[in-house]
Amino acid sequence: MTPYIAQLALSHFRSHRRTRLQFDGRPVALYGPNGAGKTNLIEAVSLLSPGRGLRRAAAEEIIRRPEAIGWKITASIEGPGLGHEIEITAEPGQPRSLSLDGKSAPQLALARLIRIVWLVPAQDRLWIEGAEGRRRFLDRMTLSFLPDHGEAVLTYEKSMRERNRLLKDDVRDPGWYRALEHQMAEAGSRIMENRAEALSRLSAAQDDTATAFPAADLSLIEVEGTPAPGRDALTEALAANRPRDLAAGRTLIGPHRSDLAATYRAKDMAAAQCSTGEQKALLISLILANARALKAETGAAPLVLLDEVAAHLDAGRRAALFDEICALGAQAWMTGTGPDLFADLDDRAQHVAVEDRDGESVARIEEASP
Ligand SMILES: Nc1ncnc2c1ncn2[C@@H]1O[C@H](COP(=O)(O)OP(=O)(O)OP(=O)(O)O)[C@@H](O)[C@H]1O
Repeated sequence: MTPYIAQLALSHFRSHRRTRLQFDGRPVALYGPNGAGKTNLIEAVSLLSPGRGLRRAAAEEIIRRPEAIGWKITASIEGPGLGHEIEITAEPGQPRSLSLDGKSAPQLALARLIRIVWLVPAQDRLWIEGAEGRRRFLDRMTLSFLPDHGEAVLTYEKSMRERNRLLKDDVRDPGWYRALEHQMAEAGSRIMENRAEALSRLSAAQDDTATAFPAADLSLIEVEGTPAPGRDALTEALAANRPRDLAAGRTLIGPHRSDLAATYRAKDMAAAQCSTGEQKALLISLILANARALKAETGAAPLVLLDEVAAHLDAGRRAALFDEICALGAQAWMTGTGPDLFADLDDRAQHVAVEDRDGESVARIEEASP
């Protein structure tokens, strides 16, 4: 069975002053009116993986206003032969701190412990907006396959920030650049290889027979001047590109500029040209392929967070999504405004009613499907 969140407690986390819930590994259907605190709850779950979570919020934003001075998430993770306690706390002006089984641990430790992928309404325009969102989407999926990807991305970004500072200051002495470019090339090559590996796993897990969520052909696009992955080739390319970079005041080539292209396979049509519904179906298709590939590889599906996804699907696609999630055995966390959206799931899921009571979110697990 897939590792799942058996207990989740939030303290002074946005609208949740004190929420404590217990789960048994089935999918979790969260329903309640707008503003009740459903997304806040799954945002807390998303913070159980490295990074800034599904809203990319700063730790301070999350602190419950107006009275709290910090927030805390505690979660117990259970699975076959597995039991972990995670505690994440944040206070203003302090980096978020993580404790794993009672001991302080780096954020990246979470990537090895629990795999999480998500889809949120902010991604609805993913195929038509800038490359940054698509890179982030791909990096999250890559991280789920290859937990070390997070470290490569952090190392690359740190070195690039330093290199950009030199470029901005118009430093021309090559001696200042060599070590940084070497680090960037090493981490950058790993990033490119990891992404390519993730794409090949995703492609292999696409389901050509699925009609509800169509298969997509995926490819990575690099900006001109970025060589194929390889530490030496990237080191050389960065050095050769220095004059252009100096003129621009930033690094113009490398995997921080990669883009993800997707084509709706059956129609041979670029994702950006598909209808709004088809674009969403492609995203869901990729998330499901991600979960299927992980399950095939590790025996365990990731946690799947789907914010306001069910409401935007017709009844047939909704049923197909639920069937797929249940077949995967994934603890999927889904939000929607009414219980009827999740009625099909019946006792295949745990149903949680979330409401606002005097400015405070209250969440309650329903014994039976409402
Ligand atoms: N730091 C904070 N302190 C207190 N309340 C907050 C904080 N941040 C957000 N909120 C409140 O949380 C509520 C939004 O919660 P959330 O986004 O989880 O709603 P939701 O149930 O997902 O609603 P919808 O169906 O509209 O998406 C809002 O009322 C907002 O004011």
